[in-house]
Amino acid sequence: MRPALSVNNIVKYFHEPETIQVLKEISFAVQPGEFLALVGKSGSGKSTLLYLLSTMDTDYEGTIDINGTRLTGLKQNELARFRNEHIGFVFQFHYLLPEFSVLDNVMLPALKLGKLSPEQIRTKALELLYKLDIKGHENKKASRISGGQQQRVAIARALINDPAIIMGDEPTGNLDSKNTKVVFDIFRQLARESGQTIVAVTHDDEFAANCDRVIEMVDGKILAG
Ligand SMILES: Nc1ncnc2c1ncn2[C@@H]1O[C@H](COP(=O)(O)OP(=O)(O)OP(=O)(O)O)[C@@H](O)[C@H]1O
Repeated sequence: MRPALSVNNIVKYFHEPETIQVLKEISFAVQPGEFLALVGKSGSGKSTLLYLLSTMDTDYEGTIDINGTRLTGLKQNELARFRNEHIGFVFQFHYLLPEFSVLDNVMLPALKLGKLSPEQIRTKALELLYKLDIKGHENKKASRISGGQQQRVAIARALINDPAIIMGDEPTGNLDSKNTKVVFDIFRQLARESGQTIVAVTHDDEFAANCDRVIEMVDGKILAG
């Protein structure tokens, strides 16, 4: 089976305030439908790696492929389009547009992609919101719902373009244990039932222990996984 994500010999330096090698020959592959946790102490390089995987930072050595597309070397506009079409992002802070409605927040990435009509996008966004148990809140401003609901709206937004891969940077870092379980279960179901691949940086041991696989980073290297 073609990997959902393939990372080969990734090396990354930061040069300010001094030169440090943050990622040291990182290689691994993630299969479609796999739910992977990326763990490690603060400063071990998890966020830096996720930033590269999500195509936001292109200053590295090595190669990154998602679903058979070599992302390394693509131009910024090609990367932006690839991101919007194939990668869903869920962060610790939801980054919803607070003055926009819940529904508009979810619809925006699909309107930008322009593959479906606004009416089709609206229907799809509502279906996702209902599935994520946000029924009845779709016309409220995003700032006027609870933190757990906001995170579920952010997940709906991440899913609107049916991404093959979902990347989370501490997606439950700002949630209580009840909402953490809700979000974990959503990811679990997406991986199992829709074959979507999940890569999540987490500091939550229980979250990681329940994933399919854990990759541990130590000082810019992969220790296990
Ligand atoms: N923009 C930057 N410029 C210079 N150094 C950076 C930059 N971003 C991160 N670093 C350094 O790279 C190393 C790895 O940082 P990174 O944020 O990837 O770690 P992390 O494992 O995600 O940590 P945390 O769990 O605290 O989020 C650290 O030593 C950090 O200080």
